Amino acid sequence: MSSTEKHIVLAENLTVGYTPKVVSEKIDFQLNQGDLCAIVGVNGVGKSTLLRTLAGLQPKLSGSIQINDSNLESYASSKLAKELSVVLTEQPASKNLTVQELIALGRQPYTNWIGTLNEEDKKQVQESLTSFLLEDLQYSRCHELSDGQLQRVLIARAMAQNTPLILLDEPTTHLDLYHKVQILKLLQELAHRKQKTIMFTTHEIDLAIQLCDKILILDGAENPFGAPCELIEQKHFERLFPAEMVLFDAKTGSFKVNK
Ligand SMILES: Nc1ncnc2c1ncn2[C@@H]1O[C@H](COP(=O)(O)OP(=O)(O)OP(=O)(O)O)[C@@H](O)[C@H]1O
Repeated sequence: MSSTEKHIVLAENLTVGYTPKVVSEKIDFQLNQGDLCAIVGVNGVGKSTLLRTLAGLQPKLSGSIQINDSNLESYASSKLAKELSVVLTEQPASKNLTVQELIALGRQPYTNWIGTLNEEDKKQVQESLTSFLLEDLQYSRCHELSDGQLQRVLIARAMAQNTPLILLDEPTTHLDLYHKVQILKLLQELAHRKQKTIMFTTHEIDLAIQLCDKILILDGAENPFGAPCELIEQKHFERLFPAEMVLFDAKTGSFKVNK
């Protein structure tokens, strides 16, 4: 690790699941400040279970998770809300709020009990609106938005929470290719420009290869982790799907149907 890199998440020999059912085990990875990382793998392999475990929403079965050099379990929930923000697939209950109001909820860990926004809170909300191209929509109600717009609002709320780590479960589902790329490029910008560490689950492996700094492949065995080019060289993507159906083309970093 170079002196400029600060590690934000460290998972060692981690097992996740639902007691007593082990969903995925032998998970090891480390993410540094400013890393954009995708968790990929076939349906049901445990991507969302891992993400929820990293977010402290469900207990790990064994192994260790460190966030900013402290064990995840040692954080009180109020302190954890300043370390990590989470964007889940469930739709928010508060869709009657305006875009600006929903994003302002991201400031809750910092506001007083009635939620009064100070100058810093307002600045963070404004920056999030601008970064996620939402200024024109700020007074629209969330139920009036398209899936792509709503996804940008939910990520902007996580950005307003201003945590070193952002975790997202399938942020690009239900979006067309243009809007998938738009979301992933906005996440990449947030990671690289604002030095946030971002980890998300996805089925968009081709896009993750192009845009992410790191990928964790949950394959139910070795769970390889590394830079996309290293994983390609080590032929890990070839083994992800049965070759009689889907082939990986290492030259283009994309999957093809085996006709
Ligand atoms: N609340 C739960 N209780 C018990 N088992 C669960 C629960 N939620 C999920 N599972 C099981 O855990 C396994 C992993 O599910 P998970 O949703 O983490 O996989 P995934 O890789 O995210 O899948 P997908 O790509 O389909 O979204 C599945 O076998 C699923 O049935």
